[in-house]
Amino acid sequence: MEARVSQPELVLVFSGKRKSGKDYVTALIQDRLGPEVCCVLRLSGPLKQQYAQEHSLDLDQLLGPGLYKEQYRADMIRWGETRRRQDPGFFCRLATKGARQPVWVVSDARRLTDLQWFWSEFPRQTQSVRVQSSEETRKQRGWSFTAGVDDAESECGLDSGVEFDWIITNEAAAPSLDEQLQPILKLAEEAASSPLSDS
Ligand SMILES: Nc1ncnc2c1ncn2[C@@H]1O[C@H](COP(=O)(O)OP(=O)(O)O)[C@@H](O)[C@H]1O
Ligand SMILES: C[C@@](O)(CCOP(=O)(O)OP(=O)(O)O)CC(=O)O
Repeated sequence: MEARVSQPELVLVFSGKRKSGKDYVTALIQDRLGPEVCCVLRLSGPLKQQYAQEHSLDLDQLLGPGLYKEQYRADMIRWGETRRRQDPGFFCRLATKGARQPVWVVSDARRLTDLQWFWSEFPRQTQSVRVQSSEETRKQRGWSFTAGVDDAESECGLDSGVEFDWIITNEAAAPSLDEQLQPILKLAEEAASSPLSDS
């Protein structure tokens, strides 16, 4: 396998239910740290790219937040699971391939095997973060229960069995995201300014 030229200083691996706000929260982190320090990586990126290619679909629409991706979600999940069964690190490797920033924010871990890949590749750097929101809030953001999606491993694979390093509650009634993210941002700033590789 190709050797990695640069190692991240911190890898924040996010998970959470659909419409819990993973994209929103990870974008906020990147905004606070800046694109030179922090990149947002999506495991679903290379998955959608290959799925779109094999099925002659519109990749931009699959990457977007609209209904198009929802029409294909159940089939994409099945397709991705077949790939992951053959090689659990397949999408993790592709998603992280070109990343050069010191802080990596992975926005969409869904299965224990995703987290295990990061723990095993970057044991000192990896921290797990769960974003949670109530069903009511998620509904207000456009979520509705879909059988075959919301009851499948893609959505439930990390519901139990993991003690997350950080839990962010993304609700109007919770403390502000800036407040909740403060310790994580501090960690990221420290990691970026005093690389582990120097110690
Ligand atoms: N704290 C928030 N304030 C305002 N809008 C939010 C907040 N969190 C999420 N949203 C909005 O809710 C929708 C779903 O959030 P998103 O980050 O796409 O969820 P996920 O990536 O977990 O599916 C998006 O339109 C997003 O902009
Ligand atoms: C097939 C998927 O990768 C689709 C993921 O698409 P998004 O990451 O865009 O999903 P949400 O943010 O939850 O709306 C799911 C999987 O099981 O890998």
